[in-house]
Amino acid sequence: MISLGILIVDDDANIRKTLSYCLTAEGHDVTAVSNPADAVEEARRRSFDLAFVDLRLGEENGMDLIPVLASDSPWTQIVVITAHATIESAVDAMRRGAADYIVKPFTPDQVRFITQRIGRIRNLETEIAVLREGMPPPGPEDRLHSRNAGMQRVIETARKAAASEAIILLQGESGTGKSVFAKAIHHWSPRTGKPMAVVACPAVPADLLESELFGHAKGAFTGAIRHHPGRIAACEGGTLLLDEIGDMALPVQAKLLRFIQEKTYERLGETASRKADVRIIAATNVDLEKRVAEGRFREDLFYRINVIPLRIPPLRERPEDILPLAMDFLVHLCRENFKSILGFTRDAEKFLVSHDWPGNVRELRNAVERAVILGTGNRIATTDLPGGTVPTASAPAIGDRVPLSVIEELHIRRVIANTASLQEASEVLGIDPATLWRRRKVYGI
Ligand SMILES: Nc1ncnc2c1ncn2[C@@H]1O[C@H](COP(=O)(O)OP(=O)(O)OP(=O)(O)O)[C@@H](O)[C@H]1O
Repeated sequence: MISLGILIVDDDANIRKTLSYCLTAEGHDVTAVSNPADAVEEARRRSFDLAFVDLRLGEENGMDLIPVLASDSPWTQIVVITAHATIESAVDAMRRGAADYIVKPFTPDQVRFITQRIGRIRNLETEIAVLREGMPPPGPEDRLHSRNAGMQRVIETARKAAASEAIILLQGESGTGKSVFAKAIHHWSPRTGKPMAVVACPAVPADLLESELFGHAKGAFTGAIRHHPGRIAACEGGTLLLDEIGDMALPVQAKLLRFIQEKTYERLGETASRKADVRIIAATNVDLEKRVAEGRFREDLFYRINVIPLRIPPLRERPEDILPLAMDFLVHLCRENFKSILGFTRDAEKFLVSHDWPGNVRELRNAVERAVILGTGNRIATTDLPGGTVPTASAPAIGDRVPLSVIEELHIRRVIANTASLQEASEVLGIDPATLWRRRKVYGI
């Protein structure tokens, strides 16, 4: 059972005391208040998984608090406490966003039952959030291992650092596995089971990054038609990966620095400070010190995030990993594509090991995937691999029996090759630069 952050809102001191006692004994982190104003204040300060709200709060009505809490932190599950077990009040509470209700007087068992049920819902929500983050389903990367001594040291340091709260700075060329490391660190850390979010700075248009991270109030800017809690609040208790942090705009860097130093921030369009308990992992494939020298990255922020730097070696520096990785991918991708391919020919193996892999593990994975989809023999041959003397005639054409992704990748590659800049390529393709960035990442371009 995971520990939940629970808010109790009840004007009866006895109920606050017994509920707090019962929930704390179960290992939950409990805050109890007696009125709606304090409840809103506490909910602003940190985010809760669950709130028990009494419907009768002296002169005030707990019912009015439900939409306020629900719009402020949409993931907070609200359970109403009522002494008047009328169906109407329960239905009304549910309509306003409550997840359940409990009737006074209640027993510790009833409280435990409801809390466990909510805990299971939060667990499922966390899993869905992780899937939505584009975290790949279990695959070869879940067994992070290496035959290379340098890489083994990096894995070992990452394991040790995972247990601490320290910020980790993952450095390495594109496709070396920085996101894979971040995910592993989250799982090795005590925060596993709590949400993990990934914000890729270049994937969010520059003017929206601040609100994406810190959230905004309704009406904070044109188009802000409802409250947005922000990714920091959404991964309360968990881990946030800031991918390509070197691309973060300077004003957002200033806000991030303050959040790292004080654990507080404000949503756009609000003055009230909020608190969040989130571990930051930063990743970059550019030289941040160079960006500092160029005035594009704050020096103070650089020192703040450079606590435990981990440099992930490119694939060409660990050639002993190429064939085991290729074989892992082959097994996994054959299963996914209902193919049965035994392995690689001798020549294909030689080709794989001698290739430079500028796109690193991502490029290797994509090469194997393509060969699995397009290959016809029972072993992958050099000619099945991109760059491995592929006869032009075998390049897929529109209308061929190939997945859409193969055509999309080829088209994006060719447009990039035929244009002077990525900006021009995105104009030709009719997609914004942030989308092009994401597609390039998927295809290892
Ligand atoms: N050690 C590994 N084992 C298996 N798969 C891996 C490993 N490292 C990377 N991969 C795979 O390679 C691809 C790229 O990995 P990842 O996205 O983590 O790289 P990255 O360094 O974060 O790239 P970028 O700098 O472009 O964000 C993914 O498909 C991932 O699953």
